[in-house]
Amino acid sequence: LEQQPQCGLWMAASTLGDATNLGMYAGQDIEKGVDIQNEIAIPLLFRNWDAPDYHDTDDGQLWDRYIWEGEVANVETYDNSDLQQTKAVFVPGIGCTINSVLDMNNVESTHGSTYDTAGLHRSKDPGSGAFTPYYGTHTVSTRDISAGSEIYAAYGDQWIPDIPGAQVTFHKNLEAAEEFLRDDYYRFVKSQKDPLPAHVKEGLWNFTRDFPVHQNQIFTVLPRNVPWSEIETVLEQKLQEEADVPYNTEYESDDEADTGPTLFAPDNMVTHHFIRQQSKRDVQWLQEHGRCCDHIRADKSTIPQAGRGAFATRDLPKGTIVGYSPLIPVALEGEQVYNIPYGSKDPNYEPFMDENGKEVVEEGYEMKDLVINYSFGHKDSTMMLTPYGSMINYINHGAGDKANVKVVWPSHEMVAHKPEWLTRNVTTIRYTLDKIGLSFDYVALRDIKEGEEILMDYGPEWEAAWRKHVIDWEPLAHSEEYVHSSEWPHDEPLRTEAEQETNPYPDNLETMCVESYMKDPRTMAYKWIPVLRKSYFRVACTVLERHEPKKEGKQHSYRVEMLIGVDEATGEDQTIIVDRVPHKWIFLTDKVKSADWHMPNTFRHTIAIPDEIFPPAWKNKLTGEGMDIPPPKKKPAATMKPSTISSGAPAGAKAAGAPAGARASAKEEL
Ligand SMILES: C[S@@+](CC[C@H](N)C(=O)[O-])C[C@H]1O[C@@H](n2cnc3c(N)ncnc32)[C@H](O)[C@@H]1O
Repeated sequence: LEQQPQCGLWMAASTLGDATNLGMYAGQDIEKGVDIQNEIAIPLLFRNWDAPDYHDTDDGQLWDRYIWEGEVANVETYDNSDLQQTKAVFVPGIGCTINSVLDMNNVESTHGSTYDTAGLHRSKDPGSGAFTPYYGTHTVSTRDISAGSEIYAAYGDQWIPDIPGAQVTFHKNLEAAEEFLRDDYYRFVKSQKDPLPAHVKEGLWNFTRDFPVHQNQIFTVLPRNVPWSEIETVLEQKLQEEADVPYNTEYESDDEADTGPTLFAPDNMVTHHFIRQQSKRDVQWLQEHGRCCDHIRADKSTIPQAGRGAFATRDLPKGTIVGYSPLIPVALEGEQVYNIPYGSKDPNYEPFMDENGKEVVEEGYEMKDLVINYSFGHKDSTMMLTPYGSMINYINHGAGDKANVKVVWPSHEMVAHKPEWLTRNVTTIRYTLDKIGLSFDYVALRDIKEGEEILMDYGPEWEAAWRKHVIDWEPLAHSEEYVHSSEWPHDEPLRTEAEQETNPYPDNLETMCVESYMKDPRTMAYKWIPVLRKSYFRVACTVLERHEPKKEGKQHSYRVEMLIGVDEATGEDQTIIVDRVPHKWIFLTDKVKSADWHMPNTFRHTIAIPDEIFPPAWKNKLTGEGMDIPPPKKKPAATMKPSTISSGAPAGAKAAGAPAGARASAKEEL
């Protein structure tokens, strides 16, 4: 399997800490301001944080480390009033791999996206809603990055969960490590009456640094593979420089005490010095140990209805590892976890009252989450694996000879691939919550020319399901009227309620106004006040009257009725009238759950893990292992092939499917 020497972006073991974590590297010099990657953002509805009993399963816990919450990538919010209520968003590109070292970051992500359906419309296209429309989440270099350097982002301390052993380098960890070096270790060494012999200092340092405190990330950012003597030299040099220019060690405000900075000047930190020094790999080392991440780029697919696709950035000889992806598992309960209840089945659902005060209950239905279309599965197993990596999520389906790549398990152990997982059963994998242990290589099946679309065979079930979908598909009623809010001309004067009687907006749009008003004590009327805060609430509102701009070239303002709440006693809407609301604070917004990917008639299907590489130990649908349902009835012995039974174990042993016992033993094994 060949790698290409000119690769500009690599994924390989991180230089931070104990190399149990992946990182991204520049393969060539990258100048400041270069757009390194352009990713999709996939909304994940199953993470409904506000409804704890949405699913009574925590299968798929590893997801928590790879998704964003809050206002990310312009994905529609769950509740239009609060922009922070965006559902979880999965941006499956290199951002999942890049480590965070605050103050030392060399890239940043735009966190935005462009709504782009690749030319498809729900009134005519069966592919509508089957791929994500949120495209164009960019990662851009913020400094010159030299070839071989590890790429770092600055996630911000508040974003990142504590991951055991992970090298997510919080500012507070760097500070704590710095303090430990200077105030504890160095002071201790220096305070000995008889100076410690060099070998004792070294031995003591090695022991201290490697002390097995895996939960403690402070120790993982201490300098590695350098003798104490070198650390001591750098430290004394820094102390000397600081003595020359006294540095303020007082926190300047309470705020800073919370967020951390300023205890040490970043450029003067010993921890920074060594991280910077050690954040480089030989390009040759990357070629041997890494996976190239820029063999493919995204563009509009050559396949009708498919959306975007992956294209070769250079000639890729047969056998090249065209792409690589770690895989996020949901081993047992994928079918429940990825099932989204809509309408009256949604636990957040509240029925409307009609004019007569009667409850109007919407019909309830369930749909599979969009991320299913980006995930791998197998007909004989509950195992679902969602890949992340550079551009591999763009690879479309081509049956048989049309496919020019296939997925294989990496041939040897890697940071995110433990071949041993292929022999574990699904119950064991479900309780392996520490780290990702499975990955795919995407290998070229023949020579691929620069510019060719990369395709893999999604399997016969996918192909059959897609054909059936296209034949059966019918557009939803009134779908020709649908206009996504991003396509609406926002500068156009807003229509008043009266005008909408004859000239209504498309059904999927509603007007929302920023809630920024006060009551005038003299007139008791509500009046608009300028929005000064960065974050704000929006409420549903109706435009009653339009005022012409005071000066030419300025925008209109409006008299609106805002829905500010519901009277608990009477259940009636509470509305107020606010005048002179500027145009820019009124939005035509997509109604919640109105985007294409919510439509009940969209296509959903996982990509098949090819039979020839599918581990027999995972075929739990044949045995019932880990499932609360009885296994299918056995076929007559004569037609049953032993190889279809999980891992060659006696069928009866696993067919019991007693989850409690099985889970306990799986945990013990860990
Ligand atoms: C892993 S995604 C591939 C990337 C996707 N095209 C995008 O724009 O984000 C899989 C989805 O792409 C679409 N797709 C892939 N191959 C296709 C094909 N041969 N024909 C039609 N749609 C296809 C389907 O919507 C499928 O569920």
